[in-house]
Amino acid sequence: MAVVGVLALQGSFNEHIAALRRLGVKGVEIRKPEQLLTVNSLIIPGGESTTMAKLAEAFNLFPALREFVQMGKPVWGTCAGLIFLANEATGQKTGGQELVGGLDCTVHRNFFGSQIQSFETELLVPELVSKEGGPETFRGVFIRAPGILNVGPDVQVLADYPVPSDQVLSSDSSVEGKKENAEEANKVIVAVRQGNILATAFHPELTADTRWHSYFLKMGSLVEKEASSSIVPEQVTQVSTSFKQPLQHDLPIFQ
Ligand SMILES: NC(=O)CC[C@H](N)C(=O)O
Repeated sequence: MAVVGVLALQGSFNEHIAALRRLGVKGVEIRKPEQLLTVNSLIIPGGESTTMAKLAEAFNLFPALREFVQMGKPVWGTCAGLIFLANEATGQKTGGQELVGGLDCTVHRNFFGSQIQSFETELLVPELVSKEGGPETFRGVFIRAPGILNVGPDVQVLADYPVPSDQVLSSDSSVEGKKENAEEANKVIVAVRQGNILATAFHPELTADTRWHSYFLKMGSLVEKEASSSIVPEQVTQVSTSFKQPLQHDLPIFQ
């Protein structure tokens, strides 16, 4: 049976393990650096990135996590996991927090606001549908979600989201003028891929749709193929995103 590591310090690791199980894959809980040696791919779940970072520091996990990413092994960060993987994060708590890094982007930690501003929406993700088939849209569950403000040239944008102006944290000056990579000023990037790294601002593990997990499972062989080929990397995918008025949503899963 295939095995995937799931960082199990805090947050939605059980939900990822359940989604993997539905695909016939075993999710292994990772809490210690040496456990990373037993897996070839890793999911960093959603939760609360500051708390998760403190725990990762206490368990001395950061050097091993960085090495894992740098070795080119497939890593997928959802929500807080995306924040972990970003090279730069804004909107952090006083004193900042340690990041694993590797993903060439700047992420705003609480771009979509607080728990009460959590919402669900239908996202168009052409890359996912072309590889996995199924319905045209994917249900995006955004819980105190981060947003990706800009990305480097090697980052493939998989999905973005048109943000109503009153939903943006307009009082946060770090957001202003930093959305130049989104197609329009009122869009924020919510899913990306850079080689072995996949990152989503939302929570596929809280839906019954396993296409993101299936996509991630296939990434290992794709990464190897891309690295050994001389073909120019894929251009940034043009994405359009359906807009639906966000639902006020309050999932109790995160504190
Ligand atoms: N659902 C989530 O993972 C929320 C992440 C949260 N914004 C943080 O800073 O950690």
